[in-house]
Amino acid sequence: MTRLEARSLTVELGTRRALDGIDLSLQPGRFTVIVGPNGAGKTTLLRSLAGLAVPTKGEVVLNDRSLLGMPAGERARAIAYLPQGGGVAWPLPVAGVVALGRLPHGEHPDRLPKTGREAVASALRSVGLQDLGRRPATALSGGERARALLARALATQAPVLLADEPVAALDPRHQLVVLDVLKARARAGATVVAIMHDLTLAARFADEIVLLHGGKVEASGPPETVLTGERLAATFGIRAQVLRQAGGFLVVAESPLPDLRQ
Ligand SMILES: Nc1ncnc2c1ncn2[C@@H]1O[C@H](COP(=O)(O)OP(=O)(O)OP(=O)(O)O)[C@@H](O)[C@H]1O
Repeated sequence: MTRLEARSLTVELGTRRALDGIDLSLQPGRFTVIVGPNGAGKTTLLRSLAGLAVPTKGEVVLNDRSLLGMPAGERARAIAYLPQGGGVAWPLPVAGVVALGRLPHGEHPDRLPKTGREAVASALRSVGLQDLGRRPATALSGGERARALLARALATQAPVLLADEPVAALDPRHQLVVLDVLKARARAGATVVAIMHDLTLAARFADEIVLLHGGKVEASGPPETVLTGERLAATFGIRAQVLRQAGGFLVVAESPLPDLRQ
């Protein structure tokens, strides 16, 4: 069981304070979704949790060990990270791209042992790409490429999975398929964190929502306590209706509120 924590985490990028004293505890078995307006610090937070952004103050701690002090190989086995809108530069077959997720285990993509081959096949199946394994990854649609890159992260079978906008490029069916996969990973004991902009989908799938605004945690907890009309107005600058219904609730963004900075 792997617990990931941000403790008083502050990150400065150039002259900008992207994260400002974040305290967060991400639990195994839970699917946490980070939401917030553009520029709120979501990607910076996820990159910090992956050990890719260096804190100015505070730290990220994995099972009570500081992430930055951990050997890179160990960290790569513990944390799988899907970057936002990632691309594929080389015409590797899709299965070869997914096999790169086995590198942290010392498994070469061309010589995968049985466990590695099974992990790759299972990851491809779980995102619905089992029939495209031989296709060059440069010859995929945007949504297929996004699913291939998610499959690479899944194939690592790390106890922590961090995904930056994993469903942004996907059609509605594949959004549900992928969110089911992420939730199932959490239910199997992983610590799963994703960034999303679709608040209705976030509310439906997340165990916990973390609402970021201006580099700070504005609110966190179960979707129904975090996503209130008042908070959506204060953070996203929208008038929104939050409609409760069986199986979750629907967030309908009705109109932008006047931008007070203009
Ligand atoms: N390399 C950088 N140098 C300076 N400032 C940066 C850099 N990268 C990001 N920022 C700034 O840091 C803040 C947080 O950026 P971040 O990418 O974490 O936001 P985000 O919440 O993920 O946004 P989005 O929803 O648009 O993806 C923003 O104000 C952004 O302009």
